[in-house]
Order: sequence, then C-alpha cells, then structure tokens
Amino acid sequence: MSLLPVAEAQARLLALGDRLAAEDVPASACAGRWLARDIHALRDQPWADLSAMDGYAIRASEWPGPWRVTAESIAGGGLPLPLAAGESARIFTGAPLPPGADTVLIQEDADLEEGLLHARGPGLSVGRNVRPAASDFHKGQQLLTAGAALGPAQIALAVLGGHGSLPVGARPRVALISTGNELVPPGAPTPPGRLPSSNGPMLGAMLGALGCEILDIGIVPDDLDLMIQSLERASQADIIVSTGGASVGDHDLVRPAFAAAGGDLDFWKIRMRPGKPLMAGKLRDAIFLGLPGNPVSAFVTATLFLLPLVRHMAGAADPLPRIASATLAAPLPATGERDDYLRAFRTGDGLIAVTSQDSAATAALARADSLIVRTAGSAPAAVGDQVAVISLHA
Ligand SMILES: Nc1nc2c(c(=O)[nH]1)N[C@H]1C(S)=C(S)[C@@H](COP(=O)(O)OP(=O)(O)OC[C@H]3O[C@@H](n4cnc5c(N)ncnc54)[C@H](O)[C@@H]3O)O[C@H]1N2
Ligand code: MOO
Repeated sequence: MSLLPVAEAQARLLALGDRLAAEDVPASACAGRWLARDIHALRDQPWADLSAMDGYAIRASEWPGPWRVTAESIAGGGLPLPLAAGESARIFTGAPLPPGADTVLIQEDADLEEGLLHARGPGLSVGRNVRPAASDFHKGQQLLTAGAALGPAQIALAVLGGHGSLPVGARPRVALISTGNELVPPGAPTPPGRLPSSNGPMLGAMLGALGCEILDIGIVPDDLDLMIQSLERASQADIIVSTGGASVGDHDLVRPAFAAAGGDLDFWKIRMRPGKPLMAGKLRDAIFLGLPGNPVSAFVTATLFLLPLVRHMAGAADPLPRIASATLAAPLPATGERDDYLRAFRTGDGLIAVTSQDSAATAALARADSLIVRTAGSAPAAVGDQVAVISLHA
C-alpha cells in the first residue's frame, strides 16, 4: 500500500464525519464552540447617536458658544428633548445626543460661567466625539457566519446583537482505547517490561480542551477477541480512537480486530513522520481513527487528524490546524520521503527544532510549542529561512 499524502488523508477523514446536530447554548458558555447557523443582528448598535465622552452636546456650528445648559443625558435614559438654538445638554459617555445636537464638547475643554457654557480651543468638526446610530452594525445585518469559531470577541458581538444564546454544533463523544500488553494505568507500579499508559491521558487532555465527552475504554491487551469486544463497546461513541498496535508487527492487532468487528477501513499509512501507521475508517455509525502507539506519533496524528475531525463534526468551517510562516533560528537537515512534523519551540530569534525527533521522545515533546512542517524531499534549511509552522498553543 503506498503512503497517502497528509492533505488527502485529512480530506478523506473529514468526509467520513457528518456535522452533529445544533444545540442552543447560553452565549457566555459558547467559547470554543462553532456556530451552526449564520446569525444576524436583532438591534442597531449603537441604538442612537451616542456620546463617546463626558461633556456637553452642542451644535458645532454655534462654536464657541455660549450655550445655555438646558438638559442632561445619561446612559440608560431615553432620548432627551430636542435642543433649541443656543442650547446644550450635559451628556455622559454612552448617553444619546438630544435631537439637534451633532457634536460633543469634552468637559476638559469647557468653561461654565454663570450657567453659560463656553468652549475653549479651535472649533470641533461636526460629529466629533459622537458614535452614530448603527455605526457598529444595523438590525438585520449578518454578524457571524455558520462554522465561525466562537471566542470572546464573537460572543461580545452576538450578545450586543441581541442574542442570549447561540446555535452551536454538538460536540462528538469520543471513545479512547489504549492497546498493548506492556501498559499499566497511570500511577500504577511498573515492574520490568511495563510502562504507564500515557496516551489515554494525553488524548483526554487534547479532547477535553475541545469540550468532548470521553468514553474511556482504558487499556486493552494485545488479544484479538478483547480488542474486537472493546471496539464494539466503543462504537456507541461518535469517534473511536485507539493508540498502538497500528503497525505491521505480529502483535499489531488493531487492523485485524477492526475488520473482524465489521469495520470498513478507508485508509492506512500516511506519508508523514511521525505517524505513518495511522488508519481510519467507519465502524457502524462511528468514525474510527487508529493512531500509532508511540506517544509523539499519537500526539502529532491527534493534532493533524483527530482534533480537526472533532472540530469538523462540531461545526467548524475551518477545522484544520492553521499553518503559518516563521523564521528558523537553527538549521534543519533535509527531509526524507515523508513529510516531517518536527517538534520545535519559539525563541525571540525564531524557531528551534528540539534535539530529539524520535517518536518516543516525550521529554522533547513536552518542550515543544510548535510543529515545523517540512514536505518530503525538502533541502536542508538554514538560519533565517522561512518555514511552515503549526502552533501547538491554539
Ligand atoms: N517493521 C516495521 N516496524 C515498524 C514500522 C514499520 O513501518 N515497519 N512502523 C514504525 C512506526 S513509524 C511506528 S509509529 C510504530 C507504531 O507502531 P504501533 O502503532 O503498532 O505501536 P506499538 O508497537 O503498539 O507501540 C509503539 C511504542 O509506543 C508505546 N506505547 C504504546 N501505547 C502506549 C501508551 N498508551 N502510552 C505510552 N506508550 C505507549 C509502546 O510501548 C511502544 O514502545 O511502529 C514502528 N514499527
Ligand atoms: O511514524 Mo512513526 O510515528 O515515525 O514513529
């Protein structure tokens, strides 16, 4: 089987997963979710011409006054009565201008003498210190598009637009299976030959950050029947993720178990390093993703495949990791026949790849905050060169 290019494998994986149903969620709880529908403004913002400063509402053409101060406008009050010629209104930030006023004189530039207001300094242009009605957005205007990622700014916009809750995509439920006779649960004793299973907690943390509910199947030994049973149990989730047993060894049982459970394999083996043995398919309604067991390989493939699948199913229009450009602060060797995803960290001078690029090197992984993406067959790169990079801190 030839190795599948990463982009093609990502497209095929996303094509397996349908968007989940929308649910209405209070706006304040929508951070990290994706809009299921376009949303439109239910009101004008600002609702009227509002003062941007504390001062006096005037007609700019009457500069420099004097004006009689005949009214007061405060935020939360209604629209004041209109100003007649020679009149001004005391006004505060966020308060509506009285009809007739067109400009706000800030109080630092004003003198009040015997009830008469005088302006100091050069005249003000019409509209100074005023936020016109609907200048931010108008009622009916589309504010956000289906598939948009919701963060604090988008939530603020939606709430100002009049929405108390938002339609967002439900998040997939993910079943996690860690395979391997050598694995023990986190914190358990590790006699010779045994090691703690770190992939489950690692993936749990990655998925937890996206708010996914986890169905933890736990550690499954390298036994075909047990593996089949575990896959069947896991198939009640939206996504099944296994780690380990994905390669070609005699004890790599994930593929045969998946087939025996009735799974339909879509692809296996990707042109990437680390992560070559990645596989994906469908088991009944669940999407199955078999990640390699090496912790770094599992991390990188989860970043490039699992998390995008989750985002896609949860409604993201743009589910793939964002690839940016950055300067190298240390040279890189040529790449081989697979695309390299090099663990690296940022410095003030640019990116430096961690020393050990071994797919089992977790100490090096834990120092990384970026993945440098180098396509297969790339020439060596020098300090100062631009490289493609994925940030690991979203
Ligand atoms: N002859 C070949 N051998 C291998 C190939 C190949 O193409 N031909 N591919 C290599 C690559 S690339 C990778 S990656 C690994 C991945 O293989 P598996 O997915 O079958 O992983 P395992 O063999 O089960 O485990 C690999 C390694 O990771 C440790 N591990 C597994 N699960 C966990 C866990 N939950 N927590 C922590 N560590 C875990 C495991 O003990 C092994 O050391 O195959 C190469 N071989
Ligand atoms: O692809 Mo493996 O993940 O290189 O070690």
